[in-house]
Amino acid sequence: MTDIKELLLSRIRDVADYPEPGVMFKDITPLLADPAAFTALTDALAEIAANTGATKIVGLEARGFILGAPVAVRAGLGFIPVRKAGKLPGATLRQAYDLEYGSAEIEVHAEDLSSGDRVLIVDDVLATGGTAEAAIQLIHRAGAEVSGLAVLMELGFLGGRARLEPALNGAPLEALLQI
Ligand SMILES: O=P(O)(O)OC[C@H]1O[C@H](OP(=O)(O)OP(=O)(O)O)[C@H](O)[C@@H]1O
Ligand SMILES: Nc1ncnc2[nH]cnc12
Repeated sequence: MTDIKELLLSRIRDVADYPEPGVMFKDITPLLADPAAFTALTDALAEIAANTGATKIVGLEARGFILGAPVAVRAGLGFIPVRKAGKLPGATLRQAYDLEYGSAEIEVHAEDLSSGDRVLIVDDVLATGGTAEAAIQLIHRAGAEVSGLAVLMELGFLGGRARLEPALNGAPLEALLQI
């Protein structure tokens, strides 16, 4: 494992049975509190944005905001928030989905994305892939293209990568860490 991957992995805390029994929660707050690790993560994700030819960064509420916003600044791209339903004031597109521990709906401002945009989706964790799949659907419904999906870590045993294959349609799924 590279030095950067070891650094990132060492700053992720496992919390058993959160938010419900049977879930091993991957807590990134120690990583966020370490400027060297947070900077290394931001740089690695911004490099993926450049490599995939992204023109915009979409971050998924809430942890995808924390990671995606500095990536957008570093990459010199606009940041578009995909929020849990009911939080955006303008006209939105809305998509329902299931995740590892429950179900929810997400929204994006319809005017924030259009044809010609190539969007890199940024999040902390890929688990079942439900959240990312819904985000991809929103981006497509807005007429934009997905340049890729970049996550800090992929929980491989939950099968998110296979689930996302059809929706990504050849766009790369980059996970800095495989768990
Ligand atoms: O692949 P999935 O099974 O969909 O799970 C992954 C999603 O779950 C977490 O978000 P959560 O909805 O817990 O929101 P939060 O960032 O506000 O805590 C995580 O940040 C991902 O967005
Ligand atoms: N096990 C997990 N840890 C942190 N975030 C998650 N999102 C979905 N599953 C998760």
